Amino acid sequence: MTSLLRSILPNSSPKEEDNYYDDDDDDHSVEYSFAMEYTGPLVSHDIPQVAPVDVRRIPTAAMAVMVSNLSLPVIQPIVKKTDNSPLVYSTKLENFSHIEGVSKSNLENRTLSSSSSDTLGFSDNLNDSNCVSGSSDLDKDCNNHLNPIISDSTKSMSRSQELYSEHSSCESVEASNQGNRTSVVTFRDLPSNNSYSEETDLDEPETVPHRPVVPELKSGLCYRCNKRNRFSEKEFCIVCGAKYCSKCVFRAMGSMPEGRKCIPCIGYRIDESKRGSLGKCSGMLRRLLTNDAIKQIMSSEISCGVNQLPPNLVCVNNKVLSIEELVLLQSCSNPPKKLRPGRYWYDKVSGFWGKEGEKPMQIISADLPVGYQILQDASNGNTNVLINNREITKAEIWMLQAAGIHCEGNPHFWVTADGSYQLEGMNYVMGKLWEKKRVKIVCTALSLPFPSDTSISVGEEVAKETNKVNLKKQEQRMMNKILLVGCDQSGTSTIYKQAKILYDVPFSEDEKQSIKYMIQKNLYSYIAILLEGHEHFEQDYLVEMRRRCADEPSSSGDKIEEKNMYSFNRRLKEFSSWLLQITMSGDLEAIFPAATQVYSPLVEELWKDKAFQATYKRRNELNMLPRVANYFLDRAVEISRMDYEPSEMDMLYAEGVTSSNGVASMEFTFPKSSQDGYMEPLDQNDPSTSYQLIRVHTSSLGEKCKWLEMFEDVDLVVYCVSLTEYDEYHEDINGKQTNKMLASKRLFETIVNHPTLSEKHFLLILNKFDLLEEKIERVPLNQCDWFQDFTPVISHHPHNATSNNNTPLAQRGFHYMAVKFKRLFTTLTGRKLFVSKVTGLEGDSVDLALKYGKEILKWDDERHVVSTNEFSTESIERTTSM
Ligand SMILES: Nc1nc2c(ncn2[C@@H]2O[C@H](COP(=O)(O)OP(=O)(O)OP(=O)(O)O)[C@@H](O)[C@H]2O)c(=O)[nH]1
Ligand SMILES: [Ca+2]
Repeated sequence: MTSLLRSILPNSSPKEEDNYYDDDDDDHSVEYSFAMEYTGPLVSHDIPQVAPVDVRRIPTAAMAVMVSNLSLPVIQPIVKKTDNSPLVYSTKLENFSHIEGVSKSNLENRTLSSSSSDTLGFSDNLNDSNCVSGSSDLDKDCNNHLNPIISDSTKSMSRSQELYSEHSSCESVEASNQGNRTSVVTFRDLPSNNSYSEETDLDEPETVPHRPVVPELKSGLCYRCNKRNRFSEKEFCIVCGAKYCSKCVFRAMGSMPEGRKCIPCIGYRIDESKRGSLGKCSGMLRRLLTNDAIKQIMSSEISCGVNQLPPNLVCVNNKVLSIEELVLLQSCSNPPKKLRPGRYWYDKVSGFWGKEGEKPMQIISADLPVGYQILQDASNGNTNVLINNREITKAEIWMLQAAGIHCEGNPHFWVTADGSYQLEGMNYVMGKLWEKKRVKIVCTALSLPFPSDTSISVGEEVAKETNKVNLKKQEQRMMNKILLVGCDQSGTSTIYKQAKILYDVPFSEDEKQSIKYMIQKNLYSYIAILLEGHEHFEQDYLVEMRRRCADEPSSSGDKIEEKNMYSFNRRLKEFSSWLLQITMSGDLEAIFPAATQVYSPLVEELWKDKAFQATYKRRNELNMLPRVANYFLDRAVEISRMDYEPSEMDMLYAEGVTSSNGVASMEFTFPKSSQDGYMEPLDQNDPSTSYQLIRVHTSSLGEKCKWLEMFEDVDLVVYCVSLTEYDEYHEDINGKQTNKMLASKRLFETIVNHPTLSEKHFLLILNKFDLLEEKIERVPLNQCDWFQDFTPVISHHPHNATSNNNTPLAQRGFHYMAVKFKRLFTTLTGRKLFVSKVTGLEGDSVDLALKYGKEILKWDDERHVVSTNEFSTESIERTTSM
């Protein structure tokens, strides 16, 4: 401690120096002067600095090997002359004797007075494995000398003294022992790994002094050597923000007992804007140190007292927190993640937790006596529906709806921590919110919290959870949200399902079940079309036979009937007419899939029947049969069975996907392919980049897509348009015929103009290209008013060949429509629209489009990195995976 002080003071008076080194000095009043804080003007020149040395942190052999590999200078530990600890010391020496080139005598010669900041910094850096582990002999030894808790006498001291004492280590302890002084200043235990388990960690951190932030240097400069290397990674100090290159980082930061702080910043409060990066060091540091070392440093960084959030910066339900409240909040089994200075609301009954004026962001432990009562407008909801006296947000209404809860009549609900809900004033639990799968889907899609399934117990579990939480944090930071929207029939659900298949995201049991029913129901409708065709074929055949009969008078009419290759037996005849009848009456929906079991044997019989097979062979003549029918009819017998399990392909081809409120959500990552490798160096360090694809039905977005505001945190909007819509019409509510392409254009304008999405990137997917290829040859594009000026040269001047003419018409049609949308987008936003040509039923095509989306997001990231500061906190975080 004192050495640090001395090093800060550029001109320590000789008197002080004398006092310090005079071991036999009993004058305590002089001793205090060392703890005085330097309050003079900021020093502009480099000051030699000494890192405090902690006896407990004296290096072990294992770590020394690492350092010697790096060929760093090594310093020997400080000799502790007290008789109380001979064992400790010899152990240390033994450890040290393993180090190449460091002799015992050499070690013994070094004393505290060696004030080379470099070597001290490095030596301290060796601490790792011993420094924070709370149970080593070294610790016990230290604690024998010291009261681990600040004694009463300490309380009369100035805050800064206290803090200094806290952050000094056994080194200073030793100094006082050597002098046989009565310990007036006593020391607390070093922080443990567990940030939440120890109350003392948070002991009055509001008193931790701020250290002035160093002036920003030109980008790329190392704050120590002043050398510029714009593109090499740097590590920054979480207090002052100074950045250091790999050569200087250890010299500047020493052993990092409180994490990444330059030595003069040790003991100072961290820069709150860097709180998010606590525990996440740069890739550079990870390259320089071993995993264990990094873990130790990062763990101290997260858990040491001075780095804790000051309670007075946190306000819950309009109450500025006391230290006790903050401790309660952070030490509960499920504490708020990423707690930063700010104003929050807390619903003590359910555990919902959010930022003031915003929807809930987390479910934390309930019933904590933290903050005042919640206010009705805490989350700024405008739905007239209350949960535990708080007016909820629209997103939460969707969540309730997904759980099957009706919100008509502005009900007031009472929701408890386990998700049980009841109407206010009624003593009757109506159900549990979290039991429905759909609720989870909606919650993920709308960024609403959902309780984690692991129930957390106390004790060591908390530590595990803290780690998990940190991992989760990491995941959330890396999560890119993609919103997929489009008009009905544009193919959004096909693309959504395709992505599931492409990126190995299994369909849930719920989804499988309802897609299965849908496929089975559709199968009967396809069979009905075949049977209708069959009736015609049978009839035609009869006519034909009769005609032939007329030519050959010898054969009788009865024989003609028998010979009719399209004749069914009685049972099939009955089945056929029954199925046709219910299809005509539109009852198919009501009968299947319930009747599947009963009719499955008939389907089998049908398929074995020659007459039916004859019909089936001619199915191409049946215009009514949708394209996709072939795919399913080939396996009709299998599909009609009760135990049919749809394959992924089946689910893709099935028309539609289940969802609640039109919201479906999935998480995926792009698989690493060897080809990608060379193109994506960034990703190599960054395997955790994951994506969330959210599909939402525009019909559930309300008037003018009002509820898009719920998707404020998406990173990319993918708008889907079917290329075949240009000659299609649908009836609007007033019975007016509207061209579907124009309807798509209008919806596109509404979404692009929506204030929530004003800054978002847009990727336009022009889908169903396979169908366009067929259609455009038959139906000209200018069927749509918007495409009047599409005049492909080829059709008008077939003999005047240009290079253009070799391009297929569909390709040019696509290009033309893409340009139309691009211009529209630029007119609306002044920005660039990205466009992708897709055939939704082809995996590769969807894969390409989504990878394009990924590129857009990556470009955006990189642009930010380059334009702001070359290694901003975020950019460093991005490369971190701790
Ligand atoms: N030929 C072809 N058909 C496609 C393509 N994309 C989608 N389809 C079909 O078009 C129909 C409508 O697609 P959906 O994915 O259901 O479109 P959607 O209306 O956005 O989604 P839902 O609202 O859930 O119905 C389905 O029958 C799909 O199989 C494509 O690229 N080519
Ligand atoms: Ca549809």
